[in-house]
Amino acid sequence: MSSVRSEKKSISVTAEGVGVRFGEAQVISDVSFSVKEGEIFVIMGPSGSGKSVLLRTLIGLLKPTDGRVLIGDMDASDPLTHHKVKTALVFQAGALFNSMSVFDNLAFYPREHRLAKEPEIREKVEEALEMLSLKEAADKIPAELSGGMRKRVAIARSLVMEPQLLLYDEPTSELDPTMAATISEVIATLREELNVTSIVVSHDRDLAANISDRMILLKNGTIRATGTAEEVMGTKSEEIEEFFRPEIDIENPRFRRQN
Ligand SMILES: Nc1ncnc2c1ncn2[C@@H]1O[C@H](COP(=O)(O)OP(=O)(O)OP(=O)(O)O)[C@@H](O)[C@H]1O
Repeated sequence: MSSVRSEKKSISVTAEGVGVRFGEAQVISDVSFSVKEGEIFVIMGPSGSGKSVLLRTLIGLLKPTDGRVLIGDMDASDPLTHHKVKTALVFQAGALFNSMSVFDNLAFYPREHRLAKEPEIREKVEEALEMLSLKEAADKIPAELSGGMRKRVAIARSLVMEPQLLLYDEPTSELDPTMAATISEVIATLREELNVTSIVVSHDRDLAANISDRMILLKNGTIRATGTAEEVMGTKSEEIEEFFRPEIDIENPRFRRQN
């Protein structure tokens, strides 16, 4: 096991005509894009638009029914790819063990999989804690921490895997605006320091505007806009304007309308 900061080659991700169907339900249709090495790529879209399904397809947990996903030049759904490329997914809820200290949460995976000897694991965990300013939290259990700190612990735990590709599922959900901004800063800093390719599924407009290199907007499983955040958010289209700046109409509320 090397250092968390060691020079690693980051990797590109390419979706080529990706479609995902569950039975009769076509959830993703003809999605194509490429994420360059070391880029921050944001996937936005309303609830139910297929963001989580797309994320699971990108990381190879789901095999597309049409098209393909390449990580570098390897097929994402080929199990061999995941032996060659280190990918990590930061889950929405963090999925931390509350019975263990923060330190042991970070050390859990490399210990379980005997990836290194204990002193080496401890060194790497300490390095990840330091990168995310979590040293004081090392002996606490996750339940003692704020939501923002728990998200940072979940990210730190992914860093221990030395990922070349880091995927975040709603990293700023359920956080107040300041904590959400902190997490955006963490994602941008890690990209700067580790050059890790980062794909972020998010509803957070500020995150996309401030840290993405490029983004897509999904709706009903298809890409409705693609480009820089400025380009996407400035797209002249009723549905895109409605997504980014929904008007609150108490005379004619949405929940009483058809959609
Ligand atoms: N395993 C599955 N089998 C059948 N349908 C599924 C499955 N997983 C997801 N879906 C459907 O796919 C659609 C997209 O779901 P997905 O969770 O990707 O949306 P999302 O954009 O991530 O939503 P949210 O922002 O609310 O998390 C939904 O209609 C969902 O019901």
